[in-house]
Amino acid sequence: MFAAAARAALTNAYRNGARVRAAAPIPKKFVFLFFCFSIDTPVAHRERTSIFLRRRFASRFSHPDAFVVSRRPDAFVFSSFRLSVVVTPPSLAALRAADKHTLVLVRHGESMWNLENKFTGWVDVPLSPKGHEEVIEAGRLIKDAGLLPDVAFTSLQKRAIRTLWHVLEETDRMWIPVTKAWQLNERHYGALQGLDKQETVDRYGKDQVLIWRRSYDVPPPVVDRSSEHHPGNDPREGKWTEWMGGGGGERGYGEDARPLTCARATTATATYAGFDFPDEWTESLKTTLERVAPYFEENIAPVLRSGKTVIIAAHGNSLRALVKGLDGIGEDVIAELNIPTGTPLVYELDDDMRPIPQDGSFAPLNGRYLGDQDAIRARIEGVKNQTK
Ligand SMILES: O=C(O)[C@H](O)COP(=O)(O)O
Repeated sequence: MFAAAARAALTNAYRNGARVRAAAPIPKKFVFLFFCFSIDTPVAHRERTSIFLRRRFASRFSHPDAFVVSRRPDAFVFSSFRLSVVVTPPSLAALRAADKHTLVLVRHGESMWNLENKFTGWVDVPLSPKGHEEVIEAGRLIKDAGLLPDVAFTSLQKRAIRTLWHVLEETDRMWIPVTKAWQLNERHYGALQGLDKQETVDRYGKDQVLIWRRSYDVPPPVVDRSSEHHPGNDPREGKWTEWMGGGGGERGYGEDARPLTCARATTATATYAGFDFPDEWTESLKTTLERVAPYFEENIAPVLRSGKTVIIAAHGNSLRALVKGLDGIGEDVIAELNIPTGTPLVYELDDDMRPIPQDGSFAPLNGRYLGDQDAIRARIEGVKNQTK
């Protein structure tokens, strides 16, 4: 099996134009192993693989350091006591791209509260008529790009769920598995939820509102349990907990997808999605990332690594959190990043879930938006200007 994997890796590499130079003639099967080791193996596993190779082939190389690997910017170098091999693919990026995983992100279309310019957060508002149109178009763009999602994830919020439904309808993929998870919800906007964005600027000042909207770690004011906006006061979630016996399962969160900020509930009352939230609740982008990133890593990354094309229909800030992690965007830079409604954002990821840079992406993102690029820029400006 190992040899087969190595052979596949080498074939792949050759298909992408890799060249191999050896200081001494080497049996082909060792080349297979070199490739398997270097290219198909995520960085975290290389050391383990190296030990395995040393043990397995130590007798042939009769040297403890039979496989010393170093990586130059343009090549992989493998050495043993007898030989040295330099592998120089014309483009390492092309080689990485050979094993890429496709992730399609789409922020929900314009919602009724986007239209009315209100802070929304976890308030479950529907799409506006324009929002429906936007995401039908998003579905067409995804289809025209030849992207066929195999597995879908979305939040517990109808604007994202409806977005996903439209996209799956347009791509004729309504049958694929869909997981709904609160960890993909919009960032909870605390006591700002329901307030008019412009009136909030008039009352608190543009700078303060910008800090609440776009700073990395300053959360908006909290809500407590007396507020209708506290997650524990969302009645349908208590019912879910009763039906599911307090557990997760199909309805939307994996057994291991534990949030960092709240505990799984033991009773069916005053919970949201089966989780008991603290008495005071609000979220910054940082704390949003602290639930989005582990959810992605534990539940979505394995699906991508298995070769499936994944679509995530989510929200402005849960997606900002996700791309901050994927693209390694700094805290200051993320403050400038706005994600437009109803616009597919396509990532190609390597096995380590690092984005493979694509032509036409808008820095600091490595994913590329589908659609009319000028219209997308205008939409991004529109999000930014909600609090002028
Ligand atoms: O929750 C909201 O109000 C929006 O979906 C995102 O709002 P923002 O662009 O003001 O963060």
